[in-house]
Amino acid sequence: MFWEIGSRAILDDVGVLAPAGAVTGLLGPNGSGKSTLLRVLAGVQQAGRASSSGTPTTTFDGADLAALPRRERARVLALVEQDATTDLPLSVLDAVLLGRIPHRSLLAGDSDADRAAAHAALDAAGAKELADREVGTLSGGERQRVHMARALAQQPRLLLLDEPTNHLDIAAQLHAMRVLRDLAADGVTVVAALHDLNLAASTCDHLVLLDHGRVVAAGTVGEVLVPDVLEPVYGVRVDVLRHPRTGRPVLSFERG
Ligand SMILES: Nc1ncnc2c1ncn2[C@@H]1O[C@H](COP(=O)(O)OP(=O)(O)OP(=O)(O)O)[C@@H](O)[C@H]1O
Repeated sequence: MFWEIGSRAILDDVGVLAPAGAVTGLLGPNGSGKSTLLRVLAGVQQAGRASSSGTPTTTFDGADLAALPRRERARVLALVEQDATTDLPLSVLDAVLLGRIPHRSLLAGDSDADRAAAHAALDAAGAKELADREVGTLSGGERQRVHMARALAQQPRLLLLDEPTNHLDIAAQLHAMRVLRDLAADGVTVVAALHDLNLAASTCDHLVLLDHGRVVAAGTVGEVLVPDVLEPVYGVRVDVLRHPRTGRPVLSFERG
């Protein structure tokens, strides 16, 4: 995938393979292109265009996502954006019910099944008690849970998330990552941009590391989260320990 804003290449020949039924972590320093990639994949990137070097190809289950009508695409994929805000005076339940729109006929209102799906999504996202609140009055972490609930209510087969643990306390972070793992176990393809490399180490099956709009590494946690790969990209010193129970890497960082 190639994407440019003005004359600058933001994504330069980025190819990402996200295995079905797995959690893929999208890593990279600030400005490396993670949000742009997710937004181009979701078909919502406004700034910039596919550069003349090539058109973005976003194939999912054999279908070209970019070619799908918007409504049909929304039945396949959901995007949880970073710090998404709304000025609309919406209740949390109504905000989550927006996720049901792609699944019902255009003129129909919310059905009992839609309401049940929205409540189940709120429950799964740890936001059950927020259902009657107004979205604009929520804290950052509460709002993040509601965005997750809206995406869950959409029941996508491809779930894209930009920093889904932003604003969340540690228990809520672990809960959110557990939700992603459960979705993957149900066959959903999950791609999450993450800054916390230890969260990626403990949760992801597959990692893609971006730097300056290019993929510099892709593979398993054991292949990507190693000093030789991370140190030149982040400019810090990395030590890799082993988690005593899971055997997964635990990373420690020092200024380079
Ligand atoms: N509308 C825009 N106009 C100009 N440059 C932009 C625009 N949107 C993004 N960029 C630039 O594109 C590059 C990639 O941005 P992007 O938001 O995709 O990075 P990111 O990896 O998600 O960063 P972060 O970790 O800081 O959220 C950055 O250098 C950014 O400044």
